[in-house]
Amino acid sequence: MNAVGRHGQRSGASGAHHQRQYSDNFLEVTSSSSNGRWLQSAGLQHLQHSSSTTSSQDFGYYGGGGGGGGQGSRMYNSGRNVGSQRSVSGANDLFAEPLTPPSRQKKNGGSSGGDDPNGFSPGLLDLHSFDTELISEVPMTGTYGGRSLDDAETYFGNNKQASKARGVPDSSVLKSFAPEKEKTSNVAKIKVVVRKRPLNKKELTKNEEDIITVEPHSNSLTVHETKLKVDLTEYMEKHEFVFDAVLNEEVSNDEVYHETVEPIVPIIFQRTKATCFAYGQTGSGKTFTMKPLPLKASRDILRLVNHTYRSQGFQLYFSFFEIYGGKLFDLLNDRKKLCMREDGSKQVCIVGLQEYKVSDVETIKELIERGNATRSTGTTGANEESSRSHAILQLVVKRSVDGSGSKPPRVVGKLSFIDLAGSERGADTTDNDKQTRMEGAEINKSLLALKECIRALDNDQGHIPFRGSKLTEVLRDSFVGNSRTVMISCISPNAGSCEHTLNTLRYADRVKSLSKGNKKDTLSSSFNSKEPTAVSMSTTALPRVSSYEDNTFDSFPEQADEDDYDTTEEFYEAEQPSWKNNNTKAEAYNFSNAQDKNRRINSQTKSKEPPKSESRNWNPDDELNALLQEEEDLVNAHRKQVEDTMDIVRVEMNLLVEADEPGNQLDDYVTKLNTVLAQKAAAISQLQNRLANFQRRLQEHDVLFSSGP
Ligand SMILES: Nc1ncnc2c1ncn2[C@@H]1O[C@H](COP(=O)(O)OP(=O)(O)OP(=O)(O)O)[C@@H](O)[C@H]1O
Repeated sequence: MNAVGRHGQRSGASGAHHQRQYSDNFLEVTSSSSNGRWLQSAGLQHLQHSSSTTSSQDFGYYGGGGGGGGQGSRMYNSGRNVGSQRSVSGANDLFAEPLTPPSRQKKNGGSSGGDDPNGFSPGLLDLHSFDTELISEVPMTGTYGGRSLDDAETYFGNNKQASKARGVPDSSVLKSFAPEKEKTSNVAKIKVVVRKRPLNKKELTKNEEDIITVEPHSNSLTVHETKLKVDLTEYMEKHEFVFDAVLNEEVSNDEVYHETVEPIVPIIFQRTKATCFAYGQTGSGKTFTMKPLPLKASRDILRLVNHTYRSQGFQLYFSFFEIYGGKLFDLLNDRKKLCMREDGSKQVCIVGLQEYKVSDVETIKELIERGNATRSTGTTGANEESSRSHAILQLVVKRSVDGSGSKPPRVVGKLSFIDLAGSERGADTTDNDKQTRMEGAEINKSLLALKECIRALDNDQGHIPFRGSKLTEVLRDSFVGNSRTVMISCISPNAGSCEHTLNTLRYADRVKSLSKGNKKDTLSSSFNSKEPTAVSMSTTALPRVSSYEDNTFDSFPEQADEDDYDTTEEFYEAEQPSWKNNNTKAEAYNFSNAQDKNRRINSQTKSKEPPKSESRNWNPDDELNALLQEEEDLVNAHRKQVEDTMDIVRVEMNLLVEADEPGNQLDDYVTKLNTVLAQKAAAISQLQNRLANFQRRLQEHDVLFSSGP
């Protein structure tokens, strides 16, 4: 199977983002009126003093190497195209210099926005009380009219063309000029995109195979995993996945932007908080993918501020911080340690975070470079400059309510970009280095928690388990209300990364397929759950297909595997409210492939079910099948619970051991674990009751069946 690239599409897209400069080049550190309120409530009044502006130091070229395109790829079974391959190491060596502290310190003023009459103070990002106080929806003045529209069309015209060429629907910025409701509803609440990077120099030198084939037109990809039978003959197992978009190694960063963030930009002005994050193993291209996005988004946001919404009081604010080892550091203020505080009403604020008011792209570029240069990086086997932290860059659109600047502007919407630490670090807890193990445990915890938050978000669950990690706590306000999430899963193409790649794809699949909003999209779930299929390496042998055949899924499209999963979850939700409500961590640690297995089991069962139309006539087999199904659901749910518990215990224990926490924290952990165990015991006893019930019904069924006609 050959990958189908997005050939000939890059030029259009890449021309779409003309950089516009704005003359009013200024930058300002904000302080909102809520600062004082928050500082007081947090007992940190003393922090309300000086702040700094950015230095104008030139940090060199920004952009992470531009497009990922232009590289020939060696696809599985497609021969090698080494000649057209170029080095892929260009993007990461841009920010070798350590951060130079801001060259100028301002004690006062400089604020043109009048955000704080008292002058600068350390910015205080109140994520919940202040920031989430969204102003009323923005009236669309002059929509489609005059210069604004012309500008927009000129600006986005190329993208539109590129979209058409690629068969991508016009869902992006132009579409955003449609009426408001349409605008927000057209953008999926969760979008999962996969990006495959090209083989790098090292992999090419080692003659590694490219084991990923991409079919962008069907948004699918296949991982070809080589396995060994017991008799040591090789065979190929194929794992197929479908996502919202699948981008191969030839897709440029412009196209990635077009596919992911661009459609979200306009709805930021419509009281939306959006999050875009990259997930994947170390060296898979997360930073390469994420780095250019904020700048591109900023350009588009500023264009809307300065043109479409000209003179309507909108302002753009910028902040950049990282979460490392469960702690927060300001990347634009000498890695100053930040505190996250929660007030009595459980609202979160980041004390000391500097927020910069920005009005031109150059300044944003400089800030991004500064922040990136300050990030915690290290060397891993797969990446010489590996991100060891989660970096969070936030673009916040605010608006002066009265236009006079006398009142602090209020938040309209927010776009957060998260460059997550490499995902396999989470599994790397056997590493000898204590620091690495600490990182691993923390990363593991936050990735699990993030997934659960997204899932809860898309299911419109009242309860979002944001307390599962620092990352999700910080992003809490992005998970509530009118929110959008884009996940970009980055994968490495080489055979040596197969296991990590499969883990990434399963994580992505889980994020996507667990959502209730996707029930219509069941093809994706069921298709994904078809994996793996095994094919003998021998060309003469017939492919060995797994026991559940493709057409069994097609026969029952309305009965997605996911429905089963959700049902079992609801069952537990109903029977164990305390599990769901009182112990959010319990929700956060579903990090296993159990669901994949479960789905397959369920699928096999479903394939035995008769079509619904035939089931009107009573048939003892129907009842037996239903009972068996119920039994399987229970077992699956039980298995999931066990896996969850094991994950929690493992992660908590890792943290406990590594953190060497003082006794009170230890007690906390033990209490939590005891709670989990108690809930587990309750779950088991409920399960036993259900099983007893099942056995009774089975006996009744036997009696009925044996006495039947
Ligand atoms: N699509 C791509 N096209 C070209 N080069 C790429 C692509 N993706 C990644 N690379 C290159 O691969 C290397 C590793 O990428 P990157 O640093 O983005 O990985 P990462 O996933 O962020 O790793 P870590 O988690 O360790 O930080 C870099 O040299 C980068 O330039």
